[in-house]
Amino acid sequence: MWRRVASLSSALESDLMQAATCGAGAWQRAFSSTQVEVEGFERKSHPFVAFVLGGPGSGKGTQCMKIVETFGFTHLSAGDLLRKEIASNSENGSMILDTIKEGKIVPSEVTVRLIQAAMEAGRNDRFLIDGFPRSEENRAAYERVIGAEPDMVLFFDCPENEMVKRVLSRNEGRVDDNMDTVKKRLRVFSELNLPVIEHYSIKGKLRKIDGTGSADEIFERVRSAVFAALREREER
Ligand SMILES: Nc1ncnc2c1ncn2[C@@H]1O[C@H](COP(=O)(O)OP(=O)(O)OP(=O)(O)O)[C@@H](O)[C@H]1O
Ligand SMILES: O=c1ccn([C@@H]2O[C@H](COP(=O)(O)O)[C@@H](O)[C@H]2O)c(=O)[nH]1
Ligand SMILES: [Mg+2]
Repeated sequence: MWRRVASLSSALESDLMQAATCGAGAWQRAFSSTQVEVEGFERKSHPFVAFVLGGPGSGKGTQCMKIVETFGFTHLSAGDLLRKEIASNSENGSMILDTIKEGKIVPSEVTVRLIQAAMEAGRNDRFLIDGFPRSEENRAAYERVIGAEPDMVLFFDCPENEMVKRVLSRNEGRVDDNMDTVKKRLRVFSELNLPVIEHYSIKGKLRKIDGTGSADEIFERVRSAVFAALREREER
């Protein structure tokens, strides 16, 4: 089993405090003093970041939970962060709600700010960023603000009919889990998210996973891909 880092040095604690107040790029510096050996992988000073992409209902959230259990990542779902903003009645709440109902993409500055804050608060050096970046503009904004590219990009490749079936039977009360919005989300995925996936494929960072079969079968594919990426990072 993977062991989570249970305590942080006081130096790191103070760096995290600084990260919380300094903004862009500060979270990277917060990890500069930690190197912890866990299950044969030395934890490097720079956080390991994996983007998790795929169409609506392709299984991103389901697989992220399994990755967390096995590899000790912190899971940040961009959609969940946005839904929390709506629930907390933030100033952007009604704009975010309208955007999600339409299956469109929330402005990058809003989403990147939420992701950055969650990473700074995350106290981990392995992050899964689920459902982001949604567009080339999102990607550029993240890389500009955070100052780094992801270490790997997992892409769940799943046929549209299977994704639609899963979304419509999810039953979690999401405002966008209806046929009308799902069609729009699928169109936005093809037009705006596939170019991001193509970008990371060209950069050699993409791990394309067959998203069909049972969740456990899919996880066997995911486990190998994540293990290989962590090992590659270790060797760098
Ligand atoms: N391999 C699978 N086979 C059948 N159902 C699955 C599988 N994986 C996930 N599901 C179910 O399909 C639904 C969608 O899965 P999940 O929420 O993980 O997808 P997602 O990619 O995060 O979707 P979204 O982009 O809409 O958030 C959930 O109800 C989940 O339990
Ligand atoms: O980076 C993001 C992530 C999500 N959205 C909006 O939220 C919904 C739901 O996202 P899920 O990943 O399916 O939970 C998505 O359709 C977008 O409207 C976003 O704008 N930017
Ligand atoms: Mg999800």
